[in-house]
Amino acid sequence: MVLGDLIELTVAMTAGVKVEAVMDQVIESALNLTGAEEASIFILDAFGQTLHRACSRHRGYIKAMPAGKQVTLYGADQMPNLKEPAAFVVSTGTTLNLPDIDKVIGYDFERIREDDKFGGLRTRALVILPLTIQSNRTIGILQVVNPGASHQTVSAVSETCLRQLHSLAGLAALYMWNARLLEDTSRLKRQFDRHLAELPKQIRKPPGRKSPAPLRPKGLIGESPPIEHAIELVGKAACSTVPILVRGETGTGKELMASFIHQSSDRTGKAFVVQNCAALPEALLESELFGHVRGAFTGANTSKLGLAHEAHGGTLFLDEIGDMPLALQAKVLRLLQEGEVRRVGSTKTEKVDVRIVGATNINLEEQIAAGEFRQDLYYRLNVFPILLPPLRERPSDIPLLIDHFLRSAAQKAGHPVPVLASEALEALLCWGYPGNVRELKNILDRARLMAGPGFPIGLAHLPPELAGARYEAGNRVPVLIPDGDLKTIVGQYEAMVIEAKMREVNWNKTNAARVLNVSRRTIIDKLNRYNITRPEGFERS
Ligand SMILES: Nc1ncnc2c1ncn2[C@@H]1O[C@H](COP(=O)(O)OP(=O)(O)OP(=O)(O)O)[C@@H](O)[C@H]1O
Repeated sequence: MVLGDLIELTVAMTAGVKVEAVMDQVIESALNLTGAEEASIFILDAFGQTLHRACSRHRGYIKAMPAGKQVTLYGADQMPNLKEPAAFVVSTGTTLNLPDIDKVIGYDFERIREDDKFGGLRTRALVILPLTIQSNRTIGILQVVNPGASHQTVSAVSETCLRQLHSLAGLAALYMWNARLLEDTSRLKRQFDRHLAELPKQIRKPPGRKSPAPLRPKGLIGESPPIEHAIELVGKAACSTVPILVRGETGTGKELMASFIHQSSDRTGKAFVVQNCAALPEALLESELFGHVRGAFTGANTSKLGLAHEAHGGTLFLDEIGDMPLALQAKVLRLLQEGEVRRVGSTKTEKVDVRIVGATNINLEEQIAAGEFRQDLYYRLNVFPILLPPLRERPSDIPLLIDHFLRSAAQKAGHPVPVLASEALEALLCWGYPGNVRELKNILDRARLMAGPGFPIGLAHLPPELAGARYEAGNRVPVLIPDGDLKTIVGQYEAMVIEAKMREVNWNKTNAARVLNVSRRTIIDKLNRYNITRPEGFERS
């Protein structure tokens, strides 16, 4: 690693606590080091089941991957999927350094080829390193595609370069883990502060001290760099009349962001009108948006104003604008350019003053290529795009969102705010969230119900795909065989089995003894010997 990179990396890792900044810098350094075409970091979920891509750079640009792109480590037969190269690296803890994947037999490169289609490159050489902490624990992988491409000499990386990549991966794992621990600590502090605030008045902080100002308007939670950036962009554009296009996967908060744009603008006292463009058939959508005159169609007994009229002076939010029928797109373009609408069945145009905010979760550029979205409308709308990245690419927001959702739901229901066990938090932090913030909210709503009002939320209250593999099928054979003598290895395995069973039986020692067919005394001895303790949030039994 060149010194400059090392310094940059250390600065990012120590100054910027945010895990996104660390991942970004690691990828930058990996690209500089190898001259590769693409580098990515994949994070392993808490139970070692799937890897999801958390950060990717393609020829120096940030690469957005489609939702749900993840690598499953186990096949349908529950055996490690050793043919998938990333799964192989995680399962064995070894590094792959393949000079030409077309000539390699024994691996299945289907996922890599799929990614190629999306990224417009062809993978030849591939290097995958495990991101390992505490000597044995793999938390993800660093994947480098086509090293040497920037010097037109794609090949495997040299021994020296591989050693440097190893150092980089080691540092990356350590700092990513530290960033996560720091976030966990901040969450615990917030949890503690909240409990403190709920104590009787006389032992609260002395009067006269100012309470901190709310960080975000109207429930928009997030302090990760991409969210800060989006909020900064809103600040710049809110008070102008330029249309804004909010882009992001489903559930990333586009509607919330649109409402924030409206609140931050000088139109905030006027209407914020929302229409989902995918929700209605063309004719109905046209009359909804632009209104109609009496007799325009069967059943139009009176004339009616459209949402564009209703939003006069305010903001019209066109959700899922990428799904709007082509013919209507021309009318939206006229509204954007001339501020004019024409009701269905009328020959007269009317002037309205609306600020348009559009949102889409589909690739408009592809829609244009397919002839399904007007290029002129795209150019007009895309003057000021705001991108909301998927939640898996801004993991530092997860603890804040968890706190927010748990607190607001508890307040609404008049229950105490539930405590979240560290293990449950870890599982939540490592999940890939194809449904983004909406999915996180739903998971927490379900967990609250499962745990009962105000009761601690543990791993058992999360959906099976996050925690259940461990619950449903018991623990797996350790995927990584640690170094050491047989007694030590078997001891480690025994500790893992005991811990897994204790979780399954909700830390009830008598039940664990029954399931494992040993005495309760044996369970107690082993718990002590292996120093296994009940995580925070579980009732003692
Ligand atoms: N940053 C955030 N802070 C708090 N809540 C959020 C945030 N982002 C999203 N949510 C919540 O997640 C849910 C989905 O958000 P929203 O409807 O704004 O997403 P969207 O991107 O418009 O989704 P879709 O594309 O499916 O319409 C809502 O309940 C919203 O309140």
